[in-house]
Amino acid sequence: MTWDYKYMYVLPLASLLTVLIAYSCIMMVRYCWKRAALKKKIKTKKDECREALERLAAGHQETDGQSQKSKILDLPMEKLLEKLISCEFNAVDVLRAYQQQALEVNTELNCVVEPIKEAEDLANECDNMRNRKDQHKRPLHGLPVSLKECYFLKGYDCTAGMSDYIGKPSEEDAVIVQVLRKQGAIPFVRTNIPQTMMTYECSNPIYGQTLNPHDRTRGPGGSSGGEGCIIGAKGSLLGFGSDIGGSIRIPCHMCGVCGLKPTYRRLSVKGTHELGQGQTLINATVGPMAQDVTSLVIAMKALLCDDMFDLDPTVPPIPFRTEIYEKTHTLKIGYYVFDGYLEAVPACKRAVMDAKTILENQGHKLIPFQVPDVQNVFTELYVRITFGDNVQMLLECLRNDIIDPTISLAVTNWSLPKCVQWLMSWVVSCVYNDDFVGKGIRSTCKTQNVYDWWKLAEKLQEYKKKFLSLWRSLELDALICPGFAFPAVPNGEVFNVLGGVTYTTLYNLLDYPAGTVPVTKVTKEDEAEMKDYPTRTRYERFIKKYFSEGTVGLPLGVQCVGLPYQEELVLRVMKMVENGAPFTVRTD
Ligand SMILES: CCCCCCCCCCCCCCCCCC(=O)NCCO
Repeated sequence: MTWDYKYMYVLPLASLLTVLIAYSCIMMVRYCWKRAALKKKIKTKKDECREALERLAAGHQETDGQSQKSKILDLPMEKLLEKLISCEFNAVDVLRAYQQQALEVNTELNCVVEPIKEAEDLANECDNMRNRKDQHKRPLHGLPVSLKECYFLKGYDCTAGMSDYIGKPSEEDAVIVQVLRKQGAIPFVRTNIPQTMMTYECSNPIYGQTLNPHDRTRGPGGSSGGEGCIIGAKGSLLGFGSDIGGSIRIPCHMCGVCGLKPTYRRLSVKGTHELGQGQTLINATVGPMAQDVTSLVIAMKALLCDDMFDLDPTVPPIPFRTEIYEKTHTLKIGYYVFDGYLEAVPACKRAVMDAKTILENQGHKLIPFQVPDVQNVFTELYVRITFGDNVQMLLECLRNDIIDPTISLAVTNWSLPKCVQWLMSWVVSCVYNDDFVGKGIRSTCKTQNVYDWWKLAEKLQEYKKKFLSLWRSLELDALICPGFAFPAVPNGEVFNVLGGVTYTTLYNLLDYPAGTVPVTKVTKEDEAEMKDYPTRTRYERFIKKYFSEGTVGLPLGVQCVGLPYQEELVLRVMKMVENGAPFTVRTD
């Protein structure tokens, strides 16, 4: 009798357990199988790109022996273009010189994801045009340009570092690419990005990690990190990045190159990979990156043409206004070295003060400027808007992906139930002794309805109004400020110092054009001053740790900012800063 009872309970329990175990095993096998398939997909993509690079390198060994290589590589872009247009140089020779140089720097720095195979044909076409002298009409005739991987290129995958996009080649070139080609440029390599492009550590599971050309233990910044790196290492003269939080300006600052984030739509954004294009309050822009300001001006002049306005009628038909760029009247320029949230390191503050002196020496009037309410604006507006879908879209794209270690903490956090995230955010606020990340997490997990979203849009408008009336009350023409809060960050450590982005995100939120120009490099004296850097919060402690030693010689830029659609004025200020601070790119 007793035995029967036991039997009655044990048997169903054992069956349930067996079913559970079998189910878990099936799930486990399914997971492992999916994971293996994913790894294979990534490996196949990686191998394809590596083989394309190897083929290019092999081709160069066969056709080596071009004597002009160093002559070509030593020329600044403006001079090289003169020689291309006057037929003193062949486009094919110039292309080969830059392909070789890009391959060479890529071996050490991993900035190129793949070569663009059509480049050779385009270069030949350029050279065949000679008799017709058509090249005079094409301001970028024969110039090799590099492109961040997020630009659509017909026949090429555009992944933004996410495996979900492997094997889905673009059907059409981005408008920028089409215009570049019409103007004679030759897109020749595609460059690396961080997974999702929403961080400034340039690493992803497909193409790996890009290193800083000035110090391989540090990163190039991001998300246009491959561009910053290849231009900083002199493997490209002109490249194109994108920026919704600093992705053009951060790598420029960290790699010692120049870059311009224009006002949204001054250049066409049609045909670039962006997560969450339905979010239209703060928009990603595209812009040029180069070794000097003159190259940025040449690029902007070439792009702001009828072809661009025809291909994308949402771009206001405003050609480059040379008269604004070339004006010589005295300017009133605001400056700040601290945005009110996170102290910039002494080297970055000095870079601004150096730029201030340079501009004053040219007769301009510099006055102090105080940014209103930056921390609140970042957490309550920037994060709440750019991650306003509760990070759903980003997580969807990453659902079946291998997550890069550089973003895994954030992705893990965002994958937790909202209530757990909310609780975590308070713990984080205490641990950080700083509400930045805590508030940031709360902003990303707050569900918003249409009413909330309209309120948010209203708050953004109010802040824009407040900022503009401050600008107007001071009668400013432009503003200069730190390129970033610190120089290049040790590899793998960006999340520990994420707070630096308030220096760049502000101008995406305001939609003001902002460019970064290299001014100086970290000195021993700057580093010694780090002893007084505060250590109140977790970010500050990490900043003190990463930038108190091993930073001497790292490049430092400043941002030059103007009112919307004043790109020409921003470039003028950048050029004046550059003139007073000739910065030579160091690649050793
Ligand atoms: C442990 C979880 C922490 C979550 C905190 C939430 C804070 C959000 C941080 C937002 C950081 C924004 C970085 C922006 C980097 C540049 C992005 C960019 O410009 N991309 C270009 C796209 O075209």
